[in-house]
Amino acid sequence: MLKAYVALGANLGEPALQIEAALNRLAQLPETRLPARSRLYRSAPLGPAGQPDYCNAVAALETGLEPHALLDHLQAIERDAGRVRGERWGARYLDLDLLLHGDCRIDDERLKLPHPELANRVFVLQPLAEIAPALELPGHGPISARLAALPHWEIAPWA
Ligand SMILES: CC1(C)Nc2nc(N)[nH]c(=O)c2N=C1O
Repeated sequence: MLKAYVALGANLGEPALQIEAALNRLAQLPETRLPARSRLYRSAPLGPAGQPDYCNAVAALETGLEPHALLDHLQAIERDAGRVRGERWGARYLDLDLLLHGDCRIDDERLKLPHPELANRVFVLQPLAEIAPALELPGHGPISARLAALPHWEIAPWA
């Protein structure tokens, strides 16, 4: 089993319910356990203005699934939640991003690992730091130092 981290995001419909339902689906994936998940966070949307605040969380998985197989499952869960590939950076019912899969490095048309924006997004790093405070970000050192170095981005508990 390898450790993988998945970022969850939603800002349409009932975001918190969609995130909780997705966490339940992740915990039931084949060859997979979900030993930890963060609290839900509220943050202003990065990207086009005029869309609702996002609900974000991060889950830790222990999985025997290979990265692309895990990605297939994440995309199926997104589709079931009503994810339609609309405008780039538009509002969405559910976004599941594979952040890390062990020490795996991949760069193909479907999947980039580590996730290329992993070290740049407070709405990913804050929940990730909650469940993996000792994590070293590949190429960026300790997660706490990276969080301190990022420009301020409003983030708060969801409820
Ligand atoms: C549109 C874009 C980049 N902005 C986001 N902004 C926030 N706050 N949270 C997200 O999950 C998120 N996801 C995205 O894909």
